[in-house]
Formats: sequence, structure tokens, C-alpha cells
Amino acid sequence: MTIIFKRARLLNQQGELTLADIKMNDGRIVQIAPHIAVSDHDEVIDVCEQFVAPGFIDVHVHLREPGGEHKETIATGTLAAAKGGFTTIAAMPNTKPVPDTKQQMAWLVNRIRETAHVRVLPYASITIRQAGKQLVDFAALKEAGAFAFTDDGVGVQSARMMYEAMKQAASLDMPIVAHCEDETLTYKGCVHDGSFAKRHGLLGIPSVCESVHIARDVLLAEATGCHYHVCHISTKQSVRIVREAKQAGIRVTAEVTPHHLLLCDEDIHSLDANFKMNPPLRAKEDQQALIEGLLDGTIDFIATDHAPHTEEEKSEGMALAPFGIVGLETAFPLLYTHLVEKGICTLKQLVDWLSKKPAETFRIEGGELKVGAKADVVVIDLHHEQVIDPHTFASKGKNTPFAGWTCKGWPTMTIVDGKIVWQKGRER
Ligand SMILES: NC(=O)N[C@@H](CC(=O)O)C(=O)O
Ligand SMILES: [Zn+2]
Ligand SMILES: [Zn+2]
Repeated sequence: MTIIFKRARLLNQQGELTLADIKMNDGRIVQIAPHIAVSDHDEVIDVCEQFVAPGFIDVHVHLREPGGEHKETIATGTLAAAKGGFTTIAAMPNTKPVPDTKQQMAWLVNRIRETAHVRVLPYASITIRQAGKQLVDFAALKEAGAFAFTDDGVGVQSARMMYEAMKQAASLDMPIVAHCEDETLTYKGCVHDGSFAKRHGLLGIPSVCESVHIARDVLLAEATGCHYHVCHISTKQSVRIVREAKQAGIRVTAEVTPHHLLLCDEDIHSLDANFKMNPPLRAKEDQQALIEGLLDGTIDFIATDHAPHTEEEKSEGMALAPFGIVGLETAFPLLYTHLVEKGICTLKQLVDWLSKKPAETFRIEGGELKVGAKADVVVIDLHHEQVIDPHTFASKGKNTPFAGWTCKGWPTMTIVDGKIVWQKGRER
């Protein structure tokens, strides 16, 4: 099938917006030109000068299936992704069971094929059941379709385990993706060890809980030559370590979430557990360091850490509720409104952090809008303003601290492999 977009607003190499038509055929972008001729069999869509970008890529998503289908499924999570403009997402392995054998991975790959609305890249765990005691069979899991290896949800506590994992991953040219949390330094905290924790008498998680692991791991990455990727970086010390490691030529990359870029612990205005996530919202100066780190390239790109939980679980209060917030459906509007419109970054930078940069970092095909590329595309209305209302989410998770925020930049259509997978107003 051929789809032709008329009057699409695109970013050129210089970061300027220009108008053009885009022709997609057999899952590929085949032409981008000022005026493309149409024939009777083509599906012609006038996008009315809306912004068209490469489909976004999110390498940090919790789909909860198998085992947590009451929180999210591959079907609901990937529909949420499509609605947020994401055409490729990577699924975290903290499911029940964990994809830690080639049989589990084969099941997952098949389930994705049967039920996903967008492309899904499955992570395998680093250790069996993510228990930190025994390494998975890296070669067998790569063969079965693993995208990369991570124990996200928990940190790999043993330096020796991480060292052995990196040696294996390096030999297979696969990345190790790390949730950095030293369990001897969590102090059973539920929020950052800072002003908010003190004011409310809550136990705090200190910044060293994260940065100590990153410091250890960049040395292990140096020793093994492994590509080491830091999940949801949250502290200024972590940014400094990654910056220095990059300067030393170590193969380290890092991602930051929209919530750590846009919020700090001073913004927590109630004991609402929708402000509870791991790592926690840090201090204002950490938030500033994350923005600086992203702007200077220390942090490579943005990932949402979409982590759905039920309203019942989230109503248990700050101390008891599970960590995590959803992010797929609000990432672009939030970042567009609060970074681009406020002049902190350009539209081109934001789009690159959500597409080209993750694609380059993980050698994922896609991330660019050009002739020959896969037809993974998002259409965005940059002018339409809308209030974030969790009840409208396609995700089963309604747990967001951004409810009630007014944003611009809402996706209106998402195309994967040349097919419309979601369109505003045409929800089933
Ligand atoms: N980020 C979170 O707060 N929670 C994630 C786990 C994780 O990403 O570490 C989850 O699975 O709920
Ligand atoms: Zn994590
Ligand atoms: Zn996560």
C-alpha cells in the first residue's frame, strides 16, 4: 500500500522547518519532495502543515506481560506507545516469569508478534530470575532474539557478577543496560534523601545509592570493553562520572527520563505516590545537572521508564506504594512544552533525543526521516493545547504526576512499517 502525506512540516538538517510531501510504499519512505504526484490507488492524507517526525524510540518500557497483565499488557502498552508517537520500544524483563531462558524469550518474541501495535525489542535479564546469583546463557538469549541485557528493577549487587556479565556481553557485542542501585545504600527510602524527605519525616534514598554503582561499572566497562548503558540517570554526581568516563574513552552511554528533567523533589506537593519512582525525583541542582548533561552530550538520549501500576497499589501512600510512573503518552507533549517552547533546547535536539540518538546508541534501524528509511513516522499537532488526563490514556496505568498539566505537541497519527497503527479520533 502507498500512503502519501501532503503538506507535511519537516525538520531539515539545519533544524529548520520546511514543507514537503512524503511518499511511503511497502513499509519504506520512497520519496520526500515539495510536490509528489498522486495516483488513484494511493491513500492521500493532507496533514495540513502538522509536524512530521521519525517515529520515536523508547528503550525503557515496562509492559508487565507476562505475569502483570492487571497493570499492563503488550497490547495496551504498545497502544499507549503508538499514541505517544513511539514506533519502537524495548521491553524490560522484570516480568513473571523473567525472560532468562531461550524458551521464555521464544514465548515473548511470539507474544509480541501476535499482540504488539508497534515494534518491540525484548530485553533478556542479566541474571536468572534477576536474583543476582547466576548469569543467564547470553549466547542462547541473543540467538533467541534478546535486544540487550538488563536486570532493570534491581541493581546487580555483586561487582564480580557484573564483571562476568560484561565480559560475556562484550564477547557477543551486546550492551549491558544497568539499573544502578546499591542495596546497602537505599536505607529503605521511598523518596530522595533531601528537603522533601526531611519535611515529611520520610526515609530518604541518598544520591550515592546510584552513583556508587555507576562509578564501579564504568571501571568494569573499561576493563572489559563492554558497551555499558546507564538507565534513568538521576544525580549530578552520576552525570559527572559519565562525563569523565566518556572523556577517558570508555564505552558508556546514558538515558534520562522526562520526569527527572522536568521535576525535582521540591515539586512534590503532596504525599501522592504518583510522585514515587525509582530513582526518586532528586534535588533542584540534580535536575539542572541532568539538563546540562543532556545538552552537552554526556547523556545520550531520553527514555520514559514507563512503569504502570494500578490505582489501588498507588493509593497505598508514599512509604508502601510501588515505585514507578507511566510516561509513553505524555513524553513528547511535556518535553516540547517545557524544554522546546521555553527555549531550553531546540525541536531538532528533542526529536533527535527521542529517535536518532537511541537508534545510534543501540544500532536500531530507524530514527531518521529520509528516503530509504523504514516508514515509521509520527504526525504531531504542535499548536493544539490539551490538559493531561490519565483517564484518556490507552495504558492501563494512570499513575502520573503530570495529571492536570496543560501541554502542546500532541501526536495525531502514528505509522509503523507504512501502516497507520493509531490515529486521533479513530480509537477503537
Ligand atoms: N522505575 C520504577 O520506579 N519502577 C520500575 C522499575 C525500574 O525501572 O527500576 C517498575 O518496574 O515499576
Ligand atoms: Zn530501573
Ligand atoms: Zn525501568
